[in-house]
Amino acid sequence: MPHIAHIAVQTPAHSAVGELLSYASEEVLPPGTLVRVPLGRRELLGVVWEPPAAPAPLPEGLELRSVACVLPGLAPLDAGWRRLVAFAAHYYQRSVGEIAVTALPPQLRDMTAEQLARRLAPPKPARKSRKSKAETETEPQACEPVRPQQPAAIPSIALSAEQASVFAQIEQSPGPFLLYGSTGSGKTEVYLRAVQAVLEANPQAQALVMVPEINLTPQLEERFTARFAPLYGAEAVVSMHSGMTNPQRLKSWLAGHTGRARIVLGTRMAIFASLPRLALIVVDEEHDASYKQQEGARYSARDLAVWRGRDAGAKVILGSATPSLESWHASSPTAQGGPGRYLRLAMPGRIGAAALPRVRLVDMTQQPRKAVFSPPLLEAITARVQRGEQSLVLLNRRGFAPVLFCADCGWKSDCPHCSAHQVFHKGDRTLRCHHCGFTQRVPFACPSCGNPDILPLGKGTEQLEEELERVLRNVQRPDGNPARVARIDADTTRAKGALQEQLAAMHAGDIDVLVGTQMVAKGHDFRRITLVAAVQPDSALYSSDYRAPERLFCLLMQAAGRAGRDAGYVAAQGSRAEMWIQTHDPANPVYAALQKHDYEAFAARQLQERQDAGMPPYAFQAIVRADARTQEAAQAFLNAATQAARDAQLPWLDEVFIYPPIPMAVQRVANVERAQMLLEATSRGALLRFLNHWQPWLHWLRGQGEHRTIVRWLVDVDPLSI
Ligand SMILES: Nc1ncnc2c1ncn2[C@@H]1O[C@H](COP(=O)(O)OP(=O)(O)OP(=O)(O)O)[C@@H](O)[C@H]1O
Ligand SMILES: [Zn+2]
Repeated sequence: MPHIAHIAVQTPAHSAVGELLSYASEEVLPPGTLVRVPLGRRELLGVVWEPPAAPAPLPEGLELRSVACVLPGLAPLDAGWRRLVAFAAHYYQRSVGEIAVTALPPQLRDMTAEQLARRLAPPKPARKSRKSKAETETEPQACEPVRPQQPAAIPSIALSAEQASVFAQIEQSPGPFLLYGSTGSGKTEVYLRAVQAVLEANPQAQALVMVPEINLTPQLEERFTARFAPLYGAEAVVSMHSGMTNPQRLKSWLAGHTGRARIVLGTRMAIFASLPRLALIVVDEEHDASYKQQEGARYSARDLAVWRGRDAGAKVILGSATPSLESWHASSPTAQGGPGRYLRLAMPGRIGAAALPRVRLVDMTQQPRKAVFSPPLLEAITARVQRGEQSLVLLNRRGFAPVLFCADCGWKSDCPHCSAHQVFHKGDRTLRCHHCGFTQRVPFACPSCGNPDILPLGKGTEQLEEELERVLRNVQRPDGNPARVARIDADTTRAKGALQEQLAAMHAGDIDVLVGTQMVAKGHDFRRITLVAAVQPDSALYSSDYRAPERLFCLLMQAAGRAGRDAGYVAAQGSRAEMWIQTHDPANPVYAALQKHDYEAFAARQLQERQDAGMPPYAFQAIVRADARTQEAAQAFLNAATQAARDAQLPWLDEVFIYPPIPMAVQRVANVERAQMLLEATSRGALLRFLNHWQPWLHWLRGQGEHRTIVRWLVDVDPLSI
């Protein structure tokens, strides 16, 4: 008599087969076991799950298919990991199988049992063969006993008074903590100490340290490896991010799962790492939007970190110089004067008493028209090049110009597939749509009227780089060499290793002026930058998104934080750190707060506005989006979904306000029309319960009549942009 196993597998998205599937198995399979199971004609990776509370009775005469095999050599995923996956599925309105399987390394999905067994086998005594590098890399020494390492002295530095006080509080309290520390206050050193403390306290403990972007992982990896490899071995520190090859990802994942890795460093995906001995989670730059996944399961790795920490009994440290308003609110005393949910720890000073840069606003209405760089800013940059100091010029728009334009007939370089312009990239003479990727050669003349004189409109990073090269071409560095301008954005960093090379050049002082997007504005510990300039930040002030001011303020404050980090250097140069902002709206309160480096006043005012308007974090939101061939069809689906909820009198509907559907800001992408509908509630629980009741109706509706033509629909809980 075979046993029944309930397996979480990734079924085709939205196929309504959302939950667990039942299979026959010869043996009892403990939950967490990794298996391969047949589904249709395919064989898929699955995870054995707890039996559902009320298993559906098997239809008469139906025979269960059997589990194809158990993946050998792997301990089952533990209950904590399964709880995390189940919570994320429930909260973000996805299936357990989807979250579980996508959280596992891709290679595990495609490997047969034999292949995995081979990977896990102890390495054969080295006989140099023609094995590919990738193959060798994937051979984790699973069966090798862990050799105790000789403890070596930890190269560590004396903590500043602020660091020491914060560290003591982290030791004493359970948390979660919001480490609110200025740019350059030495938050990383606090993370290192906190990690060290948990690893020393328990020889098996593991720590998870997350950063928002891949480009920040190498720097962090270097610091953690330097600190901990001498103590626990080079294997003890592993990385996890999407820039790694599949074999590398499998290797890191196995190291975490088996407990060999004591420290996992990664981007948002690392929140789902299997870490049976998790004792500490650090979320650096916790305000960063990259922690929110923007496709598939739209989870927030930061929010899941807080949940996972509580569930696993692990400490959680969220760190930022500009915390998200959610975290700031959560760490504020309650209206009754009680402590907030998070314990706020402040480090207002910079290491070495370095000064925060002086913020200078340039009123662009008083500057020559069409000037990209105002004359005083150019002068300031020039003087720095001549003194051998570095400058950072920030513009959050890549390409040469956001649009090409014909002054004769009004033609614009619109993307034929999207409601967006195609961006002019001068380097390879292309027009590229940043939404769908559609790329064309730049036309020699206006495609509409034949006018040979088509003009770029607006500025992108490519143009800034060109402009700076032009105006600085006769400016010399102290060593007599000409000024060197470089650019870092998604276009210059496509090639593998390119970004690391460019960052290394910056750190080595080979670059005088760096033009970049938000990629370089945060996290980096540049030592010789004394000037940061935001040349065109205003557009964010007029966005319809209520989070736009918060995002702009954070970005500028983080960018300012790249300047003047080394007090000794600034003093020796006889220089001063400056942040320049070119604006047409110098009276805007966002800039006034920035001039005072007053995050707290800014946050207080924003929170007051949010409270008055009933916005998050004082209310809870979700978005339901529908994509279809026409805007009418997309909106019809959303209207029908609301109607279905009303007709069925779904529980909790009374506590949720459903706004009418509207087209998305970028309405059409790749010939698909997009519409969305906002849901709001004053209780997180009510919103969630309503969504859980509603979801089956959305699945059902999609199979009905005209709605079959919908391209897709999705739910975004706690959306970051609306
Ligand atoms: N106790 C200390 N003594 C001397 N130097 C320190 C100390 N702590 C940190 N530093 C140095 O100070 C610099 C800034 O530290 P770190 O990069 O951790 O700042 P941060 O708080 O993460 O800033 P940001 O938010 O801008 O990323 C680093 O070069 C670091 O090595
Ligand atoms: Zn397009």
